[in-house]
Amino acid sequence: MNQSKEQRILNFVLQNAVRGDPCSVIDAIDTYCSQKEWAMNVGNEKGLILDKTVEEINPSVALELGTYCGYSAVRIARLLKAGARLLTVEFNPEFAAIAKQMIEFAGVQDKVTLIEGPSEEIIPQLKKKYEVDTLDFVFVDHWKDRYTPDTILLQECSLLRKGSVLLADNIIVPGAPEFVNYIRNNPRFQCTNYPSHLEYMKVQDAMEKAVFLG
Ligand SMILES: Nc1ncnc2c1ncn2CCCCCNC(=O)c1cc(-c2ccc(F)cc2)cc(O)c1O
Ligand SMILES: [Mg+2]
Repeated sequence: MNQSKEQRILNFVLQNAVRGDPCSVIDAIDTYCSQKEWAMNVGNEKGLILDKTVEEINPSVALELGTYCGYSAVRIARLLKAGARLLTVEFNPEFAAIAKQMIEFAGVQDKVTLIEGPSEEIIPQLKKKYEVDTLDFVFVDHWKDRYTPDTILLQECSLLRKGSVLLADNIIVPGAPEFVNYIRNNPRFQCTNYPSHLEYMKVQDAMEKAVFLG
């Protein structure tokens, strides 16, 4: 049975990156996806915006919606302090299987909990099943029409506290217009837009940061 693109990305990492070195894993994925096959990793340009946001917050508990191959999970986890943790949620079992191997190869598995399932099912379980009190940081990068309902769900589940930061990918491409309208007109969020480019392309994209005001 011929391999998936995600399997080819993982194989390239296993053959070209250094086990236990998250930066080499990130670089290998970016090399493969810019030279061989495009894939929907956040990429290095938007990845630097992600890095700066994570470093600024220095989260103890972070959530990622939409793991894909694990590129941004490795990116985030490599910056977490001792004892801090990332919970990452992936709907697609094939993607989750690739991401698990990617996270382990990068050596960040002790900081990352990969949860397989739809976000709308997992978010209500975070407090009781995953022992989360509140989230310091959320990277939103899953189905674009889930950005708004899941932001509402996070609030309904009391998972956000004053100062919790959401960072959403793909504000322009594929786009999340309903989310942009919701979050920028919601007095409980302070928003900042970060213009950038679609991963591995010269196409305009952007990220949106939204600080929950409590
Ligand atoms: N836990 C959960 N709950 C619900 N859905 C869940 C989920 N976990 C995963 N998914 C399912 C989402 C899977 C992918 C989401 N990301 C995207 O769809 C995405 C698409 C592009 C793109 C841009 C231009 C193009 F021409 C084509 C594609 C770029 C990106 O950076 C993207 O993040
Ligand atoms: Mg994305």
